Amino acid sequence: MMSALILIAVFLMGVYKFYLKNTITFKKATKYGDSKTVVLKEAPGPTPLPVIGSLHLLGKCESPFQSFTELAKEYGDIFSIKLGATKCLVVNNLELIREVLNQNGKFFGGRPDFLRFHQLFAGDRNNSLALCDWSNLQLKRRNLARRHCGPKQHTDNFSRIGDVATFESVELIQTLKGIARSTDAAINLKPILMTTAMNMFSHYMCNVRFDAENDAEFKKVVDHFDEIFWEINQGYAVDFLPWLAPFYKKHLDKLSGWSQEIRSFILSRIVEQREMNLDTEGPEKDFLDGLLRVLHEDPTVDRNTIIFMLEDFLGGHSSVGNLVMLCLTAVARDPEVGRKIRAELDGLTKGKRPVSLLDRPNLPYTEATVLECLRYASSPIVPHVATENAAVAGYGVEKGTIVFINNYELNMSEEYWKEPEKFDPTRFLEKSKTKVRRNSLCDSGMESDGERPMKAVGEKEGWSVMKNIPHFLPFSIGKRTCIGQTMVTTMSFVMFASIMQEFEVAAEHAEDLRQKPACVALPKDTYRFYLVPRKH
Ligand code: HEM
Repeated sequence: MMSALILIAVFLMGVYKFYLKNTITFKKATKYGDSKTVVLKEAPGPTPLPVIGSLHLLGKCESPFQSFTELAKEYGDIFSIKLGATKCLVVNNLELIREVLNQNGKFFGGRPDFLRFHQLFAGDRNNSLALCDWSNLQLKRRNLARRHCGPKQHTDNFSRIGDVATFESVELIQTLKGIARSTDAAINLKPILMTTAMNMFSHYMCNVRFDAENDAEFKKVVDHFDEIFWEINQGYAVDFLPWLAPFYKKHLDKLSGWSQEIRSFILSRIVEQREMNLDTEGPEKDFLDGLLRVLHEDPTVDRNTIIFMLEDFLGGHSSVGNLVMLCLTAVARDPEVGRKIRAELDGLTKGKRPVSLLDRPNLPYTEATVLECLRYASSPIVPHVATENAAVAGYGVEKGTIVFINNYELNMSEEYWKEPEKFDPTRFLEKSKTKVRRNSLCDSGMESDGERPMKAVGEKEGWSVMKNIPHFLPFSIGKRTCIGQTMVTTMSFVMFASIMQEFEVAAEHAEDLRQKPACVALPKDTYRFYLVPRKH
């Protein structure tokens, strides 16, 4: 009898332990200001294998995000998955994404502890704005960066972005015309776009620009940035199986070598030059001025913070160069897209002046093409990490869990878009009525295309770009949202429109133009384009 009771007790303890294994306990604030203890089950998901967890399931599709979409069909829009020994949670619909990033943002402000992330920032990923955990320092850095790197429309900084973007695009067009005159062969365009983008960033943020043709050190650093941008957009088994690190040693050493070279370039060619004649009294000239003044005035900010911030923000240029490559890819893939953009541009500028940021409201199809490229590429959102035990959709999430936001699903689901697989900029356009002056030369290309007749003198029914599409979140939402989105959308627009204004673009080999899903990056060495100067 006694032994039977013992057996039952052991069995019940086992059941209780098993129950607890998949539950999360945490304190939840009540409306009365105190807190109560809540025990919640974890979201369901695939059963992990020993050592690798469910890593093998991510290899079933070309991109892990496509695999997440497939797994969601089996386990639901929120599911748990173990990758190596790390608990992860995947959220796949807009409501859940909002719950994680907006309502519960304060519990999910961390970033994963991947070795690669440390390697890129001198051994500590907390040196990086994008890869650090949330902290007061991060809040300070974000606020410091926002004024210059995320200016609102109609501010001086916004119009300076426009001026710099046009200046650098005019330089780019001169270079490309020179190349087009000297050869009929396809052009290796990517490095040229990358140096232009870097000059846009360094010119705007630091009032420095470099000789893209003859400055070998500059070109090398731009290449390193591009390699790193590609790298950061990839996933590796070692991220979840850190014991594989010895096999990746060469690769990890290469990453830290590239970033060290970048930092010494920033220090010697940008920061030290400015420090020699820093003016702390007059108006703040640019982002670099703002950073150096904080360094001067705030004893809690150190010099390294400034260098790392510059590395982060100047590094943003790689996303602009890659995005413009993707826009040109879209045009080379579908000549009709190019024809509409050129009609819009010619209708507005008559081929008589360079396109500028101020033209953007009158070039809705061109702007929509950039947005459609962002949707189509579906750049992944940097994973978040739970910084304490929390709950999402009634499931418990343990502190340390990596949360993947599947915005590939948002961008590619038929629930949100008509024919999501089709590249179609018009999905971002809506009809609008705008006042026009009599005899105005300003006209939308869509109309000059002969597709939209004018309604009445003084009032034009045209097209404008839709604002605030709730399920279109290329820059994420919540407290860790992208700080560089104004710079990306403005500078890519001007660079892309300028090339389209002056050249017909075609692929060297159309079959090379395939993009990797859920990736806004192209490899450093990639396909070439034919650029044929247009006759105005
Ligand atoms: C195609 C271009 C770009 C895309 C699609 C993009 C998208 C994103 C996304 C999805 C995040 C993560 C937000 C989150 O974790 O919830 C992010 C973070 C960030 N982005 Fe961008 N970004 C782009 C370009 C840039 C540029 C040009 C800069 C700088 C000038 C920049 C600076 C940052 C920073 C600093 C963060 C980290 C913010 C934080 O964690 O607090 N981004 N970006």
